[in-house]
Amino acid sequence: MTDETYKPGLEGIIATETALSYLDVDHEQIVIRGYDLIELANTVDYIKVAHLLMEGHLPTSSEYDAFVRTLNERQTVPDQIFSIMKSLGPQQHLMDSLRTALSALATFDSSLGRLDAQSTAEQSLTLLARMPVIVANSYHIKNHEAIVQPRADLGYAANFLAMITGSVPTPDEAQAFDQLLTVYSEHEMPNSTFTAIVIASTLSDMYGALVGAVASLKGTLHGGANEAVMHMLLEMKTPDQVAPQLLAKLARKERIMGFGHRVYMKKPDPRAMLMKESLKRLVAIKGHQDLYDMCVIGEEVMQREKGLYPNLDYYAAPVYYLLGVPIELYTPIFFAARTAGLVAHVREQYEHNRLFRPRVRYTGPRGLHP
Ligand SMILES: CC(=O)SCCNC(=O)CCNC(=O)[C@H](O)C(C)(C)COP(=O)(O)OP(=O)(O)OC[C@H]1O[C@@H](n2cnc3c(N)ncnc32)[C@H](O)[C@@H]1OP(=O)(O)O
Ligand SMILES: O=C([O-])CC(=O)C(=O)O
Repeated sequence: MTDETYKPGLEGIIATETALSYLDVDHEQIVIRGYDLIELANTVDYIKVAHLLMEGHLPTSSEYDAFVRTLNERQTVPDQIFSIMKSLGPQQHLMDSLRTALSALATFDSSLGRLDAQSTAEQSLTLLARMPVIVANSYHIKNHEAIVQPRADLGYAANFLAMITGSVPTPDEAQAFDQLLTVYSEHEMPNSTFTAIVIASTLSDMYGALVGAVASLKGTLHGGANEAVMHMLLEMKTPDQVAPQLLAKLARKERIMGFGHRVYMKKPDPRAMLMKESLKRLVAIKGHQDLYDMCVIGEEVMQREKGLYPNLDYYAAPVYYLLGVPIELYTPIFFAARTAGLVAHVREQYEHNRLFRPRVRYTGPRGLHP
C-alpha cells in the first residue's frame, strides 16, 4: 500500500457520496438537494428546509401542516432529562449539557436499537422536535431558572426564540432567527457531520451519532467559533479598537475566530454575506450601528492582512446578540439547527452503509523488544 494519498486533516479528500448537499465553491453556491441554500433562506422557512432535508422534497402545504403537527406532538421532553441536566457540574458549557441530554434521551426511545428507515425517520422527528426545548432549557437550568415549556401557537423559530428570551419575538426577530436556523441547517461534510456518519457506519444508533457530533461541533475551530467571535467583538468595544486589536492578535500569531474555512479559503462563505445583510436590517430596527461598523472593519482588516473571508459564525454572532440570545447558547443553537442535516446524513449512511476504517502513515519506531 502506498501512502501518497495521505492528506493531513483529509483536506480535499472525497470521504463519501451524498445526495444531500454540496459546496459548489466555484459558483459560490451551497446546493441542498438541488436548491441553493441562500435562495431557500430568502424564500422559505426553516421547517420547509428541514422537511426538504429529512423527507427529500419541499413540503406541499398539507405536508407542511402535518410536519408541524408531528413536531408539536413530539416536543415533550421527559422530566428525567431535566433532572439529569440539573445534576451537571459547575464547569459545564451548554454544549456539555446538550451532549448529556441527548445521550440520556436515547434511553427513553423504545426504537433505539432499530436502524430501519421507519424507525430512524421517527427518531429524527423526535430529535428535531425536542432540540429547542432541550437547548433553551439548558440555559435556564444552568441559571437556576424554571423550566420553560414550548408553545404550540408559535412557529418553530418563534417558539425557540421565545423559550430562550422569555418574550414572544416580533415578526422581524422571528424571521431573522428563522433565517439563522436555515443557514445553519446543513453544510455538506464538516467535522461534526463526518463524526456522525463515522459513528453510524458501525451500525451504532442515531442518538450516539449525534452525541459525537455535539462533541465535535463544540470545538472553536468549528461551531464554538460563534461564541468566541462575540466575546472578541465585546472585548474590542468600539470600531476604532478593531484594527489595532486585530493587528496585535495577528502579530501574536493568534487565530481570529470567524475567519477562514477549509472549503472557502479563497472565496466568501455565502451564508456569512446573508447574515451580514440580516445584521444590517436588525441594526436599522434596533440600533447598535457600532456593532455593524466593527464587523465591517474586522472584515476589511482580515481581507487586507491575511486575504481571509469571514465565515458564517462571524456574522451570525452579532445577529444572535441583537436577538437577545445569551452568548453561551450560540453554539447549541447552531447544533439544534444542524439537527435536520445531521439526521438526514445518518439515515443516508444506514441506507448505503460501509464501515469507515482508513489506514495510517506510520511514523513510530519498529523492531523494539520489551
Ligand atoms: C460554521 C463553521 O464551523 S466555520 C469554521 C469556524 N471556525 C473558525 O472561525 C475558527 C477560525 N478559523 C480557523 O481556525 C481556520 O480557518 C479553519 C479551522 C476554519 C480552517 O482551517 P484549515 O483549513 O485547517 O486551514 P489552516 O489552519 O491550515 O490555515 C491556512 C492558513 O490560513 C491561516 N488562517 C486560517 N484561518 C485563520 C484565522 N481565522 N486567523 C488567522 N489565520 C488563519 C493559517 O494560519 C494558515 O496560514 P499559514 O499557511 O501561513 O500557516
Ligand atoms: O463546513 C465546515 O467545515 C464548517 C461549517 O461551515 C459548517 O459546519 O457550517
